[in-house]
Amino acid sequence: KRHKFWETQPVGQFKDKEDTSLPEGPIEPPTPLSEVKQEPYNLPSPYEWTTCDMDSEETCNEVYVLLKNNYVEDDENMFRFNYSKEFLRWALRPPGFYRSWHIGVRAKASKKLVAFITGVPARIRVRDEVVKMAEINFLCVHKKLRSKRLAPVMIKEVTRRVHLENIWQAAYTAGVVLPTPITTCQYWHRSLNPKKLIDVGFSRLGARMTMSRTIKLYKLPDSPATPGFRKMERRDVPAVTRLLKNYLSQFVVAPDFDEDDVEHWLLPTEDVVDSFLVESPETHEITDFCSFYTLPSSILGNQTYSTLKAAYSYYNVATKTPLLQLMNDSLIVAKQKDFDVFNALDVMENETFLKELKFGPGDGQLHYYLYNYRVRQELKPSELGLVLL
Ligand SMILES: CCCCCCCCCCCCCC(=O)CSCCNC(=O)CCNC(=O)[C@H](O)C(C)(C)COP(=O)(O)OP(=O)(O)OC[C@H]1O[C@@H](n2cnc3c(N)ncnc32)[C@H](O)[C@@H]1OP(=O)(O)O
Ligand SMILES: CCOC(=O)c1cnc2ccc(OC)cc2c1SCCC#N
Repeated sequence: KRHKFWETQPVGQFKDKEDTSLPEGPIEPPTPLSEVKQEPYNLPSPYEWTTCDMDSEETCNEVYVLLKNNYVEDDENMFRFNYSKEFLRWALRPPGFYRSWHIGVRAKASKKLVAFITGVPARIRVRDEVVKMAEINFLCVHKKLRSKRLAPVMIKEVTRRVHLENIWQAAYTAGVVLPTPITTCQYWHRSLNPKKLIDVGFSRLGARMTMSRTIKLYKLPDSPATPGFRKMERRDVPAVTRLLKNYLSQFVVAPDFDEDDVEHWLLPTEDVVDSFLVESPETHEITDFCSFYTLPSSILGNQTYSTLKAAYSYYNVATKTPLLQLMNDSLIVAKQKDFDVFNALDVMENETFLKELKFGPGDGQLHYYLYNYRVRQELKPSELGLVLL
């Protein structure tokens, strides 16, 4: 397959896949800032660049509506991600964020927002190197403007603006195969509301299974089992940071979180991110942590339901409580919060609990990529300690 754009980019190329002599690390050196293109890339004449200020209710709503109607759908067009406005504000305003990296394209005549791409700064460790990167996300072109090679222009423009901040690497995921994944992960799904998942056509009644038998199969206790299991609070940030940094150090690729990052990414935010920890009733030591984020999806073409309430496993650390028990408590609180499904990737140590907790494998794959950074050989999902939104 010809990748006319991606073959021009500093990313691992398919032709170099077997060449293990190529060194790990940056593919191209930084450009002197004076040599970075100062002006935006040219768009087709009916369109213009715009910077989307997510603090503006109006602009945030335009972004929300564009994504709600034009962002990622599954292969069977059963679902389309429906990121909420508060989720988008959370995802796009971490410590040190740049408004200039929240890039939109408007039609000059109507001023309608027709495309979007974002970056947020992150410190990502690759083996022993902590690299300042941009996490690229929410690339979206309106359905009516597809296949016009707009995406490469969006990507080059966000790259240019990231370069202007003296950052030369990026991390991103996609459901499509591009040059060249550093690893490929599998989605897994744990039914919490099996009747709804069967009614929408995602799940099917198992052979020799009745609906009531199926509901019983996925039934969960009314409350968590672990003594000392409670919601995370601001006072827990230092302890959770220590726990998480230590835990993530075992993975080949992982975020290098400090307390400010943990406060932003993991402090509970209603309808956005939920996090819990285990505080030992005896010693008051914080020994375990679990979290999931809220990402609803529109259900396409169903008369009864319009929205799927989905929880996505985020970062989990088990040092005293068995991970299996901790994640079962996560499922229990997700069910209490009326989620329909709990999703997880086979990253980190997730594969140790997925089958036992009745997750089923999805048919979608998620490919992870680094821009301008070669990794010696493809990673196993269990070597990855990074969850992108
Ligand atoms: C140092 C800083 C560096 C920062 C930048 C780092 C890199 C960041 C990279 C971005 C990371 C985003 C991560 C992210 O947001 C999470 S992945 C979600 C991407 N968004 C969607 O799937 C939403 C629905 N689809 C669309 O809106 C359009 O189909 C899009 C806009 C996806 C493509 O629009 P289109 O109208 O369908 O297509 P053309 O404009 O005609 O362009 C065709 C070219 O685009 C390549 N393409 C297609 N999908 C892609 C994808 N998901 N990543 C990268 N490239 C993608 C494709 O291979 C081809 O290039 P090739 O000819 O070489 O094969
Ligand atoms: C019921 C299980 O499937 C999903 O939760 C779901 C929901 N919405 C989507 C929207 C776009 C989409 O495009 C790939 C997939 C989904 C999926 S499956 C992959 C995500 C996970 N887990």
